[in-house]
Amino acid sequence: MASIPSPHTARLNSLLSSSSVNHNKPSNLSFLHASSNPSSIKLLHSVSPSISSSSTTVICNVLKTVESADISLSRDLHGVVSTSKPTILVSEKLGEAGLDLLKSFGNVDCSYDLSPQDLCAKISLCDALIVRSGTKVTRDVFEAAQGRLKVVGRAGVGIDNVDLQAATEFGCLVVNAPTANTIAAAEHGIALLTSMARNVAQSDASMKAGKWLRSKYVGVSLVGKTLAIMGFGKVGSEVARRAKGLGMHVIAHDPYAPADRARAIGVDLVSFEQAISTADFISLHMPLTPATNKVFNDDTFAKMKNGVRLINVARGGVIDEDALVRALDSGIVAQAALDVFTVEPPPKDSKLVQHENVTVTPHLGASTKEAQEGVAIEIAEAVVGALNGELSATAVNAPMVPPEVLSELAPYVVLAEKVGRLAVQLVTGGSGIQSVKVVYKSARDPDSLDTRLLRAMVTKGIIEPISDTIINLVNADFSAKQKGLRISEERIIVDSSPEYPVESIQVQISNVQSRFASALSENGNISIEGRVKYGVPHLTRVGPFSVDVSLEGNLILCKQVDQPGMIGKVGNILGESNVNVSFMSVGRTVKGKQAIMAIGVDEEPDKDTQKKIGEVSAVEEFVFLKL
Ligand SMILES: NC(=O)C1=CN([C@@H]2O[C@H](COP(=O)(O)OP(=O)(O)OC[C@H]3O[C@@H](n4cnc5c(N)ncnc54)[C@H](O)[C@@H]3O)[C@@H](O)[C@H]2O)C=CC1
Ligand SMILES: O=C(O)C(=O)COP(=O)(O)O
Repeated sequence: MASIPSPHTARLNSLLSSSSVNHNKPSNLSFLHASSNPSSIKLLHSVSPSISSSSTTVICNVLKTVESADISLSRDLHGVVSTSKPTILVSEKLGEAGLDLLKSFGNVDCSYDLSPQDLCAKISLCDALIVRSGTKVTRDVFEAAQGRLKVVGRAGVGIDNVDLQAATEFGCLVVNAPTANTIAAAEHGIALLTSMARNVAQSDASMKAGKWLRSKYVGVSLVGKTLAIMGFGKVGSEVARRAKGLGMHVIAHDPYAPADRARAIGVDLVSFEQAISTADFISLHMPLTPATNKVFNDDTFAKMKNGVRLINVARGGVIDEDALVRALDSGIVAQAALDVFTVEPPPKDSKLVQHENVTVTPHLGASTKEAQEGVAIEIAEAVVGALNGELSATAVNAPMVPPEVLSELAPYVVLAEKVGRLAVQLVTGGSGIQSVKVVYKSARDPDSLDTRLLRAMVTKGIIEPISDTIINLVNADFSAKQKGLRISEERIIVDSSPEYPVESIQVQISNVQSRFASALSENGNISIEGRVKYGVPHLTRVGPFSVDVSLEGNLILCKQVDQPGMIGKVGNILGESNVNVSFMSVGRTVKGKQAIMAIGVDEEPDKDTQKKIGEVSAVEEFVFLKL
């Protein structure tokens, strides 16, 4: 087997084999730059040896013309080839470096402070939307997008302002920028902790009001005090490190945090009850989810030490704000320092904001120059990557696949989709499929092969021909469930080279009738198997018959009595109808008995031609399949 192609060559390959063109979909300039030079021509040959040099030159000339006309081609997340620049709506302020990157790729519309109605009105003209915490991306927005919106980029961490379920149902990828503002948020947490302990905000305000109140603003010391970090993730860990430097005793509660990370920082992981009942200071760093919504409420405040101090740079919604006002009034909570609120901005007369023991900032955790530049670049790269059809390492509602794994799996991803697409076309009527099994043969240890991506692509291949929705990695599982389709997986460990992730992918569809009976294996399931050879997906088995044809163009499968001259007979009929044959392969179980002939054709033969093939005396059945 030849070496596995790079993501560029794989994309090129899939672009060349794609037949769909959409004029309103995103572009891929970098792809064009990579593909219209001599080394790419070589690359093209190495991936698709069947492409002649003249075709390659033509392709590259077309690409150059397209490039000079500032039109571009790409295959997006939906697998659609595009010819125009994508439109990216940026609905909140984003760092310049990120905007520059976006502008070099697409048309960027910076429209800040849109009302929900205006956002819905604009969104159907946009391929991507970039938001911060101030834009609510609701189901209405996805509905209004009418299928055009492919990616929502959250320029920050928290994605509680995006309706993820709706995004998934509409096949829209959501990506975030999870790392660039970690330090900023942690530093803001520490700023709130220290300024609260020393009444910095209150005493500043009183001095500006002409007062000099030294005894009123006596603070509390931090050294030796216990700080409970609730949510020991990226921000929580950085707050812990800094608090250790201030001489605090740090404990943390996080049901999912690894103990070794805590140990390395010198932090004790404890239960929720233990954390809140022993801490002098409690700092919140968990995401807002249904499980954390109002987790700090009357009951939990009652369990805290009298005079506890609370810091929140996570999300306002994790606190029941009315209960916090009560806890502040009763003295259970001595002070609170809050950067985030259930409703932002909070009402002007909010009792919480106005409380004299509360210090507030207007959601400034991520607002440093450094963090905003970092976040902007992080999200711009993720959105551009997604519009280019790449899988994102920061996907929130799709499998996250590290780039090196993706590059290795690229040709198998194409294979998975094609095998699924072929198998479903063999089902009589197409619908009514309930149970599909995907069998991977691999020499790899099961733990070192992540098949989520392959399963999603098989699902895409199966569902798309029998549905009117575009299926992608985001909505594949959801759409399968909606159609009552159960997709199971089986791994067979084979004794071959573990250098390649997968030896073969087989799709079995059970309890259905086939319009090509020869595709049924002994157990009565439709069974189609493929392999990657020289970087190109090949069909290698149909039911019990071995074949060997590359999965490009369209395919005719013929079952015939194994006898000489069959290739010539069928080939002649196709030739007379001007149907170009790209390859042929015959597979049989026993010599002289039935055989299967697989014929690759560029065009779909018309009805008359198909009838003539059916009338060849030795042909028992045949089927035309679109790849
Ligand atoms: N104020 C601001 O401007 C900023 C706010 N944030 C907020 O901070 C949160 C944390 O950010 P990161 O640390 O980057 O995220 P992260 O994902 O690295 O950490 C979150 C941690 O919370 C833990 N967690 C989940 N459920 C929990 C529960 N019920 N109890 C305790 N822990 C739980 C998770 O296991 C994870 O370790 C974000 O979700 C976001 O809402 C983040 C950045 C800036
Ligand atoms: O990253 C986060 O979760 C934040 O809360 C930062 O929000 P922002 O982007 O500043 O609106």
